[in-house]
Amino acid sequence: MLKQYSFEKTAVQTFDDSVSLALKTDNLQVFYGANHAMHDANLEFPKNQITALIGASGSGKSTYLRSLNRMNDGIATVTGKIWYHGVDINEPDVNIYEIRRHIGMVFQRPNPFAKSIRENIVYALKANGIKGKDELASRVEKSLKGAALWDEVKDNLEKSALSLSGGQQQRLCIARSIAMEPDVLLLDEPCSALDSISTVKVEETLLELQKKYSIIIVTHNMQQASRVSSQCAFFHLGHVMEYTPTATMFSNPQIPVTQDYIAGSFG
Ligand SMILES: Nc1ncnc2c1ncn2[C@@H]1O[C@H](COP(=O)(O)OP(=O)(O)OP(=O)(O)O)[C@@H](O)[C@H]1O
Repeated sequence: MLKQYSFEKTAVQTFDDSVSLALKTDNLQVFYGANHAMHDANLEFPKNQITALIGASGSGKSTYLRSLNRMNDGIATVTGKIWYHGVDINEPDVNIYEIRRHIGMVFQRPNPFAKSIRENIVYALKANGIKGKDELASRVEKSLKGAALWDEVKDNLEKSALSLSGGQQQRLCIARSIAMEPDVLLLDEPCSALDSISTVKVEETLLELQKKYSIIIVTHNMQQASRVSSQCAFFHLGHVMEYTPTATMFSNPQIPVTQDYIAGSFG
């Protein structure tokens, strides 16, 4: 029988004014029709750090993540506020394409275009009016270096992206995202389709990227959360139950539901 936990007693950290925030949500709620999938999520994400969202399947992690750059528009009703540089980007008149240039996303399965490695990167740049040959070449090199893929592909940028390994494809997708020079990178279980060696590569890449970007990652893998993140939010049945420094989450979880999850008693 499923154990019942109280949604009243949560442990949610807030940061003091000295911490610069990349994003913050106030009372974020998500409804898929009658399904109230996310309840009152109040979270703050510090700049240039990695924050992990963890929890059992169906707990609302992806729903929450996708709301942050308005990927749920047309799919779900999202209420509450999403603060980005002092602007509530959940307002209807916000330009969502502009938002997605600043808040990029990498999905669970690597999804490069069936084009060359170079074209994968320059496609969105050209669509956004960046046309100079030198500028494009420099952005290709910079983003592939940022995603730790440059050395593996620099001699054959015209090769099809689909001929790369899964791990290389995922790093190409990260490169494609950072080519637009976003501030925030959202990653939805980016390693779930990868083997352990590719996973290590992607994790090393993220640890390097946090110097420049603020990163929010959904992961099922608790070891991954503990390896890469500075703070960790635990989701349960559409509620944020606990949000603490990652070391605290794994060594001294504050409330019973998190203690049971970390101990592997459910999920
Ligand atoms: N596109 C959708 N349409 C309708 N309901 C959805 C949709 N996406 C998610 N849901 C529902 O929202 C709830 C939360 O799902 P979500 O995918 O956010 O959880 P999750 O924690 O990310 O799970 P997982 O780890 O399995 O990806 C579930 O009840 C799910 O069925």
